[in-house]
Amino acid sequence: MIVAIDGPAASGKGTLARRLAAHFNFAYLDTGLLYRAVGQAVLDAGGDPANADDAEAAARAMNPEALDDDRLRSDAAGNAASQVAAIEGVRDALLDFQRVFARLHPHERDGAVLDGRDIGTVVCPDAHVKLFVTADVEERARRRAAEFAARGAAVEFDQVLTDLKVRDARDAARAQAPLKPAADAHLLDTTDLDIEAAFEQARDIVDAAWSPD
Ligand SMILES: Nc1ncnc2c1ncn2[C@@H]1O[C@H](COP(=O)(O)OP(=O)(O)OP(=O)(O)O)[C@@H](O)[C@H]1O
Ligand SMILES: Nc1ccn([C@@H]2O[C@H](COP(=O)(O)O)[C@@H](O)[C@H]2O)c(=O)n1
Repeated sequence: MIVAIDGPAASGKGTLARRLAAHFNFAYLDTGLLYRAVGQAVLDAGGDPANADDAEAAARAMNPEALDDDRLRSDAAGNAASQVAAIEGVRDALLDFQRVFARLHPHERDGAVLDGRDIGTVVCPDAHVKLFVTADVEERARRRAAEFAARGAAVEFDQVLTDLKVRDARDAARAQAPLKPAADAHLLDTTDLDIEAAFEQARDIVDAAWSPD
């Protein structure tokens, strides 16, 4: 069983994916972390995330251990991720890892949940369930700003809002694997749903498609 969750930045994809994975005993991959790790590696090397040579070299050298770096949660890493993610060679370098994870998830798990921007359209077009999670951009910015504040990162609401808008626009406009719902995705708008209510709606959608044997 593969569940694909896509949507714009800070829409609650990861929160839902983690809850679904725990509930259904699925493995979970946050594919945004892969792009963040590449973006962070380029920044660490003093390179330019928009430069294809710098970004592709970092993507080819990407090591899953890099995904544990706390700095990947920062605004700077998110912005660098969205720049490297627009480069075709970077996406190509990361594709197999995601597909192998989806297909060969750990054997003690009953399936896999992946969240990102192109899971239902490109990475796992045959996923059993596809969700496209959205929320009003101001609400997303409020949630993300609160998250930064709780971690002690001083980022102004206006800066978070601007960064989300820039990132969404870049992700939707790029030529390869743009952010968009798959034709067969269930749309889930969480603007007026708390975390529990959003989870219950997603759980019911997966439940309807789920048979554990
Ligand atoms: N339905 C909800 N109501 C209120 N807060 C929420 C809801 N869903 C998620 N959140 C909060 O919003 C923030 C962003 O959620 P999350 O990290 O799951 O989004 P995301 O789409 O995975 O983000 P990213 O694009 O960075 O991967 C988190 O602080 C999370 O706790
Ligand atoms: N499947 C994906 C996942 C992510 N991206 C890009 O990475 C950026 C950071 O992702 P988050 O989910 O951690 O916000 C995002 O803005 C995308 O540019 C992607 O292209 N494809």
